[in-house]
Amino acid sequence: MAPVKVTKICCIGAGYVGGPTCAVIALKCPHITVTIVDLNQARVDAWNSPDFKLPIYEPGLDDVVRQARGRNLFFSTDVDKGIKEADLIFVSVNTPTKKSGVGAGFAADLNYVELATRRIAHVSESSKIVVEKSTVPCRTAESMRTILEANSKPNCRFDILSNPEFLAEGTAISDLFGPDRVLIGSLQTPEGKDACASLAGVYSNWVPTNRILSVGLWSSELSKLAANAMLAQRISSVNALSAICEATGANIDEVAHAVGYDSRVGNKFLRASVGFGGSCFQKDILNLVYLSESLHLPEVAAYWRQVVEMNEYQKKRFSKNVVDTLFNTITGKRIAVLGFAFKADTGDTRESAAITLIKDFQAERALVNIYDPQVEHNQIWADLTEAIPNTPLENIKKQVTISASALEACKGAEAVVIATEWKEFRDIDWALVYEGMNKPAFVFDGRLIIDAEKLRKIGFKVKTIGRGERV
Ligand SMILES: NC(=O)C1=CN([C@@H]2O[C@H](COP(=O)(O)OP(=O)(O)OC[C@H]3O[C@@H](n4cnc5c(N)ncnc54)[C@H](O)[C@@H]3O)[C@@H](O)[C@H]2O)C=CC1
Ligand SMILES: O=C(O)[C@H]1O[C@H](OP(=O)(O)OP(=O)(O)OC[C@H]2O[C@@H](n3ccc(=O)[nH]c3=O)[C@H](O)[C@@H]2O)[C@H](O)[C@@H](O)[C@@H]1O
Repeated sequence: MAPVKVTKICCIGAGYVGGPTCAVIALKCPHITVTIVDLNQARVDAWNSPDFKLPIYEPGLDDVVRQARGRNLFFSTDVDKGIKEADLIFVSVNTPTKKSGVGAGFAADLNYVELATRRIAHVSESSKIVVEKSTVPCRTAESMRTILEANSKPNCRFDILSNPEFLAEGTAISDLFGPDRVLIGSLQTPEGKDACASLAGVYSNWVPTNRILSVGLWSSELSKLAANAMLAQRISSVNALSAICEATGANIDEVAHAVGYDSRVGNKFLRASVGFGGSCFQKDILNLVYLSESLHLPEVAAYWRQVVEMNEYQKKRFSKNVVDTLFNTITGKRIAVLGFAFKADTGDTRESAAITLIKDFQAERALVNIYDPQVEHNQIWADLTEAIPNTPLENIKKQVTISASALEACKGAEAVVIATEWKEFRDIDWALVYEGMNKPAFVFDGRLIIDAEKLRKIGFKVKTIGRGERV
């Protein structure tokens, strides 16, 4: 048997990964028809919207969709048709942390993966390559194979591949155009290797072949969890050091620069912050913790759990610092929170540090003005309602407002908290902000983006994460 030449791809899940990933495949492979399917009608409608108001904000994405949509890129809610017609199917559905049952709070909820897999088995009338794109625990591909083989029609065979995604939000398109690597895991059988070659054939339309890595299935699945755990571990390490800097007068930027200059360490991902957020770091580490515990490796589990605990500590430390600095009480005081997304250049708020900070400020009975250039207001209210339990939205709204600009958010405030590193926060007219604030006017920079000296000259009292200077 020779590798199948892929001509029709279906992607199940039109989210942050499925959408951009398969839009780029369509752009780079005009000879392949790519259909992205999702059960969420509103999401599919947004992908199909005539004015390209796409459901996710990602720099460069609308340009890709404009070029390929209607040519060889399609979005649909007809999941069955998409599956039936494809010779290769990406499963790119969500795998959130389980909220209840065995492993609640740690294990990945594989319900969506299983439902999608069962649907593939149920409707397929020909053989398919099924690609696990979602981030999943080690050996999930085996469960998928068992489900597919137990439910398939006699003339269908399924080859399962693992092809985890490494894109970061905000840079998804450039990450997909020039990935550090594309990882493909397969069974090391002749059929498994053929399936791997078929998928490698798709990527090789634009990715140099030396960046396409073929490994075993389980190594591929574990590598994805490992990559995220090690990236998050770097942030927790630098954040742990930021606490020492604040206590000693050292400067975390200087420390990170000096340490990162060592080529063995490298200078990326050493930026101290108010804490990492995003849909995956915490989820994937907790998944690794659960896996380690299931494998009776408690010391390994404790090691990785500490990365998440340090992140929680960093967020709490930051909000406590705000309360302590504002003379030990923020009750009735107005605090402007600049940024609500979990990082710049995305409208995604999942696990954003801003949510924890606002929850803490709300608990201290402060008044909070939020401004974010991308996040939809409805999303902010939904996140706060979920984060602040047993409090109806109308009560939250008595303490929290959303502003149309950074300047407006800061008006009448005692303190400004920078929670997301949006570039525009660097360029605000800080003198004007100062005029509109109550005095003394404080700025807490949780993202190391402002020029503290310049602001001090204006009159602000400034506290920066990882810097031990007095305000
Ligand atoms: N968000 C990110 O930057 C990255 C995410 N990942 C992983 O990729 C996976 C997907 O993540 P996101 O795209 O962020 O999730 P998402 O929640 O944005 O999108 C998942 C989509 O799948 C759809 N879906 C669920 N079950 C379905 C079914 N049976 N049939 C059709 N559609 C179905 C949902 O309606 C949703 O629109 C997760 O496993 C995540 O860990 C990996 C790398 C980066
Ligand atoms: O599996 C995933 O979902 C993805 O998770 C991360 O991507 P993402 O969460 O989109 O964004 P990152 O740039 O990694 O940032 C994550 C969080 O860490 C924070 N961060 C990042 C870098 C840094 O030096 N300091 C720091 O605090 C960011 O502000 C953000 O809150 C990984 O970078 C991707 O490789 C991976 O594919």
